[in-house]
Amino acid sequence: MEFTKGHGTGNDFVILPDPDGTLELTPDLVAAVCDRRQGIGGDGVLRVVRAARHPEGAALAGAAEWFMDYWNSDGSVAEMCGNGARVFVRYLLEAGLAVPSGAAFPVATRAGLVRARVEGEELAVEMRRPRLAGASIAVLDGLALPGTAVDVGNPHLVCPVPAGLELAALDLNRAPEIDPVIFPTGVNVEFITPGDPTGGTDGYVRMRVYERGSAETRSCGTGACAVAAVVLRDAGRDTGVVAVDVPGGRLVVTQTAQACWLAGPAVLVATGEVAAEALV
Ligand SMILES: N[C@@H](CCC[C@H](N)C(=O)O)C(=O)O
Repeated sequence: MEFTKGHGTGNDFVILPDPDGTLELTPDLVAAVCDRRQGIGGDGVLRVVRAARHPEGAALAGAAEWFMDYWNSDGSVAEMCGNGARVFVRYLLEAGLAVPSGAAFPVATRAGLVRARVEGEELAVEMRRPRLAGASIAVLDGLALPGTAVDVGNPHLVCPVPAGLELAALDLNRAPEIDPVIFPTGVNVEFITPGDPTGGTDGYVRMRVYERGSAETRSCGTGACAVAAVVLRDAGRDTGVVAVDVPGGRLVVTQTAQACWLAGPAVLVATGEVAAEALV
């Protein structure tokens, strides 16, 4: 099985090229591939498959050639992955499966079409505008943190950390408790504090995330979009640019009246072959 390893601000993925959709990808195989000691290691798997050759991509095959089949490291699938989409596009470009041009090009995902654009060294994807939902709470080590539920195609809960509590002090070795009635399929939880104003954006924030299906990761693209939507709302704005600093680097989110652009580095670091039998 051929693979490429890549990351976007430290959110790392094992990319499995499977243009014709012949690979038998199972939750066990994904979990074994993502195992950091006995596998390749990653926060998730990105299977690169022609939209026409995947049951969940076929409906979009007229609009996009490639379908991002995203899996979390525990073997569950998710609707959307923002950093994954950026790394997926980097792979398409470097593998010659897509041709760079000035125009944004479409990629099919479970959450619908996204469009990608190369911006110098960085890659940006346009996703749907986050939808702010109601209030909820995450409980971490007995501490209840109120937050805002946000739908970015996948579910998020954005929780500001109270003044006086350091973001770095949060223990994210265990999953925060969440409300299973509001989030019946689980939720990605973002913890935020005000960030460093280094210029050029309307909002600055620092974020750590506990991802559904992948535990704490060094970055989450859809999480950054959810956070930006909350930061802009709290500033009384509907659109704007927000810099989101994560443990793995900086993402910049631009929320427009219709959409949300997520920009940042997307890097491929290795390529190789692995025997599936050796993993499971
Ligand atoms: N890291 C991703 C989000 C991946 C999916 C998430 N864990 C879920 O289950 O919804 C991103 O960059 O958006």
